[in-house]
Amino acid sequence: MILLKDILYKVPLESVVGNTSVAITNLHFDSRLVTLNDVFVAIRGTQSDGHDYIIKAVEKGAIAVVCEELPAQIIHGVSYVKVVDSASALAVMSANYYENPSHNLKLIGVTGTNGKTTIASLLYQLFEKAGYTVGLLSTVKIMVADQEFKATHTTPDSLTINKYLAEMNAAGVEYCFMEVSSHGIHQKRTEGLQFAGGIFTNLSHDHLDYHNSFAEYRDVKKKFFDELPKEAFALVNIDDKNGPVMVQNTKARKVTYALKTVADFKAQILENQLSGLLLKINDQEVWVRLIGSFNAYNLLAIYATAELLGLEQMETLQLLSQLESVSGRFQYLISEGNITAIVDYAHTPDALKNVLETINDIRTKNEQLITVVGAGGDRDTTKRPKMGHIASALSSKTIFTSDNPRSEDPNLIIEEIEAGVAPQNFKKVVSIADRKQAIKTACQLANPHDIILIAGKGHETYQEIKGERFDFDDYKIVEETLKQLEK
Ligand SMILES: CC(=O)N[C@H]1[C@@H](OP(=O)(O)OP(=O)(O)OC[C@H]2O[C@@H](n3ccc(=O)[nH]c3=O)[C@H](O)[C@@H]2O)O[C@H](CO)[C@@H](O)[C@@H]1O[C@H](C)C(=O)N[C@@H](C)C(=O)N[C@H](CCC(=O)O)C(=O)O
Ligand SMILES: Nc1ncnc2c1ncn2[C@@H]1O[C@H](COP(=O)(O)OP(=O)(O)OP(=O)(O)O)[C@@H](O)[C@H]1O
Ligand SMILES: N[C@H](CCC[C@H](N)C(=O)O)C(=O)O
Ligand SMILES: [Mg+2]
Repeated sequence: MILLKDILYKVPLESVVGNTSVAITNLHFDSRLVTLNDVFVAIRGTQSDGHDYIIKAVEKGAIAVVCEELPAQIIHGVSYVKVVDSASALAVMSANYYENPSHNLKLIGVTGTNGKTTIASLLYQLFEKAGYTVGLLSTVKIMVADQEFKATHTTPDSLTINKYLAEMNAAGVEYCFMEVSSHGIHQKRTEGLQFAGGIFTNLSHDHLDYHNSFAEYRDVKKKFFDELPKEAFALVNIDDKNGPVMVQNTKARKVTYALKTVADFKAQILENQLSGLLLKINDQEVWVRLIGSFNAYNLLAIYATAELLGLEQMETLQLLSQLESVSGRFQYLISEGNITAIVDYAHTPDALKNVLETINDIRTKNEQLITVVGAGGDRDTTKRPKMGHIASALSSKTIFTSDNPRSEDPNLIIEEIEAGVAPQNFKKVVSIADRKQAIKTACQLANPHDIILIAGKGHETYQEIKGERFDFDDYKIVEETLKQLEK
């Protein structure tokens, strides 16, 4: 039997109306899910205010309500707990409810603008190959040892995180690698978790629709490191100018990695080809199957993490060479007719620039690079012209298309992307709103040895239009189209 007061342990309380020694069943922050004897936590969101649903929750059987402001109408038999911050309270209560599962495994959080999914997924792969039982919370999927679950967020809400961590405890998971997004930190989804380590990848222009300024976005990321315990490690990329900022106030052990400057962990790119990278990591050479200079950073962070967690150096290097690319992250195929198609999740100006420069580093002058790209609706609009400029400047031909338009008109999104194209690149671009048609056109334009890049949706298997999700898989479509055209 779980009592309300048990799950309130360590939650700063402002006032209480009613009894906290009542037995509770489940914990919820969505009134629609409440059933008899549950606790409802009212959270102020971006669309609505959970406080407006307190009455609904009580009608559905809530025995207790946790909120920032007590409702005018107090119902007899229901306990009301006033807290300073409901989202923080939910995080601590979730950890208590599931008996602090993060204490029973080594939890590593990966944060930064790009590379979180790649690093977390590859660490999951590497530790599995090393023989451990491993967990993963990522944009692409959630893994509890070998069991796969669908991911809805990069960093799920605190209740969901703790639920999966508890399942990981039950499955004997020793290490869990999780992505920590800026939304996640800001909404306190990771509060109350005990991290054994944190990794910082890089910071660039993203999510300025949600965060008011770059400084605010940076400080949200920094907060994750501020809150790490002193037993943890804070592994940061110091080639990024914000790397040192992240660890300014951390209590954790600071460890650095870099390609360009002196650092605790250093790497050098010896060769960069479509078949892989030859790296020199701390004076040892290693071939990896991943492509692109940015992956050198990811692999170095992975190597450093493995060493910080006690894996043996030679074993780690050997396992690094076996890692396979993550779905939708520079995932590629070479067709019968020798056309290379690359599907990548790059959906920010910085990531797009990285991917295009990576391909341009590898391709020769005779090979065309044909890029298919769009931008999501209901998200940061300032990135659109930037992406338009980057794609058109760095490709031989560019086809602007629709991503997930959500509630917006795809043609208007495309117009904003086109606005960034410099006059000298006008003749290189065409816009085709139908994404399937855009991919098909790219395939028709491609000659043997050319490279097609399809950016922005990576692993996604749907296209979201006006609240509805339609089946859509960039990789499958390009694979089938090339097959058909080359028949
Ligand atoms: C903008 C944003 O982050 N929103 C998240 C937020 O929802 P919200 O603040 O809009 O919630 P709301 O709709 O205003 O509702 C407020 C409260 O009332 C409650 N409610 C609402 C209706 C009702 O009938 N009853 C009720 O109790 C809701 O459950 C909620 O607790 O809290 C919800 C519960 O945790 C999240 O699911 C939701 O994620 C939305 C779906 C989302 O799209 N988030 C994206 C932007 C996101 O989080 N992305 C990052 C990754 C970004 C990246 O790095 O690329 C991620 O970690 O996934
Ligand atoms: N270390 C890196 N530096 C710059 N760009 C990178 C790096 N790693 C990956 N990328 C690029 O950014 C894209 C997104 O990578 P990944 O999915 O690993 O990042 P993420 O941080 O999880 O992103 P999201 O917040 O969208 O989930 C990749 O498809 C790749 O093009
Ligand atoms: N986690 C990111 C993913 C963006 C992917 C892109 N395909 C889009 O839909 O905008 C977001 O929700 O902002
Ligand atoms: Mg991710």
